[in-house]
Amino acid sequence: MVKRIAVTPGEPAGIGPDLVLAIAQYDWPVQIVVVGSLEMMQERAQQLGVNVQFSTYQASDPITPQKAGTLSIIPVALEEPCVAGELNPANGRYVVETLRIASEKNISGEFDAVVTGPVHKGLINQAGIAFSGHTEYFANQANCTDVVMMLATEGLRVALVTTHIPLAYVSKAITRERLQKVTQILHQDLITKFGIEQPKIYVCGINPHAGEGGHLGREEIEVMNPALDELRENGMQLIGPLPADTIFHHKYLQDADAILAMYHDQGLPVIKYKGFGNSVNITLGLPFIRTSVDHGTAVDLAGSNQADPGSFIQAIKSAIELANNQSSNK
Ligand SMILES: NC(=O)C1=CN([C@@H]2O[C@H](COP(=O)(O)OP(=O)(O)OC[C@H]3O[C@@H](n4cnc5c(N)ncnc54)[C@H](O)[C@@H]3O)[C@@H](O)[C@H]2O)C=CC1
Ligand SMILES: NCC(=O)COP(=O)(O)O
Repeated sequence: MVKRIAVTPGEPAGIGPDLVLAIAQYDWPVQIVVVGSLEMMQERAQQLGVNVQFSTYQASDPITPQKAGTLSIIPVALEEPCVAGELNPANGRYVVETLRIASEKNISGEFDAVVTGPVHKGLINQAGIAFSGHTEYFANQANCTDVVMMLATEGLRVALVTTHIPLAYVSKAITRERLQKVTQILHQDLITKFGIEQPKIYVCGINPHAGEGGHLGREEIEVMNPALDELRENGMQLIGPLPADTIFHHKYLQDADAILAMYHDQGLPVIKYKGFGNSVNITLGLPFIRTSVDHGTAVDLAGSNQADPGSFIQAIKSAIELANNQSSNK
């Protein structure tokens, strides 16, 4: 059966709409439905010199694969007209509304996955909406207390125990419960979503040299080791905590199904260095499939035809693969 995938273009003044128009140039084996402003998408297509025929999505329409040069859309009105490259906090509410609609339609089962374009987190907050990221927003919409952000590229998967919180809060946020919950979700999804029978997860320490036996911090001894030992007793293959500055050595990576990093900037710079433009952000632990790009809004490139759609294409391919795996697991 043909899958139906919702796509949110994200921040309208950024490159998200350009990326959506780029993927609309190809045939896809799924139905792709954009949740966003029709006028804005039409204007951006004109600005980029791209020819796309838009149609309004109807849930009752037959689900047919995406044809190059067309786009089906669920129209969502902007608060104010958008100029590519010019951020406008007035449209923060619009961005969140597109995410709300996409998550609602995934939770209800009308769609099989959502692929998100990049949003400007600061701008949404400027609009008066507390927002730290799609990961946290979708978790909240789906009533999930724990979800996991994982970025994947060829030869490397990096998952995070904490996501969008200030560095000063990281140590306190890594409790025995959170570490165990994240590790369990990662382990389970590596099996069910990625078909890895016995996942091997390498775990980063939080402190330099993983605490150097307690001389450079005690979280590894007091929180991490007991939490991981308990999971090992239940059969999980967990290696670490190892120093984060050596864990990304080829010697470990060739054997690792995923690296579990303790915080955003411990894990993500490594994967972005290895595969920027070719990595995918996947939210694990949600009741629906969500993938995204590995980059931000790149407002400097919006409407210029210079945005690289590589990561967005990977995000769509990954969503299709995950949706197909989900069907065959049922
Ligand atoms: N998935 C999401 O919604 C994400 C959103 N962001 C948001 O993006 C905003 C801007 O973040 P920055 O740190 O400036 O990162 P950024 O990724 O937007 O830009 C960093 C540099 O990479 C370039 N770049 C990014 N994507 C590109 C692409 N597809 N093709 C060619 N060049 C590209 C940009 O032009 C810029 O020079 C922030 O507000 C942040 O919250 C950041 C990461 C992910
Ligand atoms: N650096 C990754 C990032 O910010 C993506 O976050 P999210 O919006 O996918 O939660």
